Amino acid sequence: MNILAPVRRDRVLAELPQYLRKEAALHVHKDFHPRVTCACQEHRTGTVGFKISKVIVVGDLSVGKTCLINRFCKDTFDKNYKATIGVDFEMERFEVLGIPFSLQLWDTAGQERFKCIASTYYRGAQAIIIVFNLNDVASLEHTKQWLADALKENDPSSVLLFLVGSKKDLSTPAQYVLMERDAIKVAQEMKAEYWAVSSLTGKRLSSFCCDIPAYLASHSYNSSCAQ
Ligand SMILES: Nc1nc2c(ncn2[C@@H]2O[C@H](COP(=O)(O)OP(=O)(O)OP(=O)(O)O)[C@@H](O)[C@H]2O)c(=O)[nH]1
Ligand SMILES: [Mg+2]
Repeated sequence: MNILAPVRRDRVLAELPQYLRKEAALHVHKDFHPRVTCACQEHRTGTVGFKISKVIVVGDLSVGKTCLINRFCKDTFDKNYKATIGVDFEMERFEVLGIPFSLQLWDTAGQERFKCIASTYYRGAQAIIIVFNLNDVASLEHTKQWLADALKENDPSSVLLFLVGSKKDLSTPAQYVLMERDAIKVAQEMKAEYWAVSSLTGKRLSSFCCDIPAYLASHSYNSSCAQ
């Protein structure tokens, strides 16, 4: 007996969401590889790797990691800052090309004093989201250290990276243009996909968050179908 509720309509993905910037995108094709589509239509996806992916969210304190997850998973926003102590965890279900696909989202603490608890949860991630505040250049500079720490516990050759600028609602267009130029440079160095979002308005959050399972699924389907 299936006791799970159906997947929410906006979590049903039939194609890859569009990237934000082509210069800092992990994939530039609009659709899944034809071999993948074919395998899914013929229900030959049994050998495809993971259908649950672990995603860790790291970055400086107060950059907005928790708000980002709360906006996406619960459609809520809290303007009061409550530091994450250690880690929090959310599970989000999707359907990618008709195949159930779940994300485990691990929200980690940015405060230095909680970092050693949080880092014990880094291991085994299929994707790392490194968050910085679009209005705080230091938080962008620190993303390299966050990534280095997260990669110590993961396989750098297989983990997918997303560099996410938060609090876009607080930047003027002129400030944003300058920050985006630097952020794209950092994303290219890291080989990460770049996104800019606002958890207050929710703008682009859904596209970004749906991009993660879509890309993880296409990545794992593509490699397994190619064998
Ligand atoms: N204006 C605006 N404020 C935001 C946004 N996202 C987060 N904030 C605010 O920024 C503060 C910190 O947000 P959190 O999500 O708790 O930050 P965090 O990165 O989880 O912090 P730690 O758990 O300490 O690592 C809160 O006061 C939020 O309301 C946003 O998109 N726009
Ligand atoms: Mg937090």
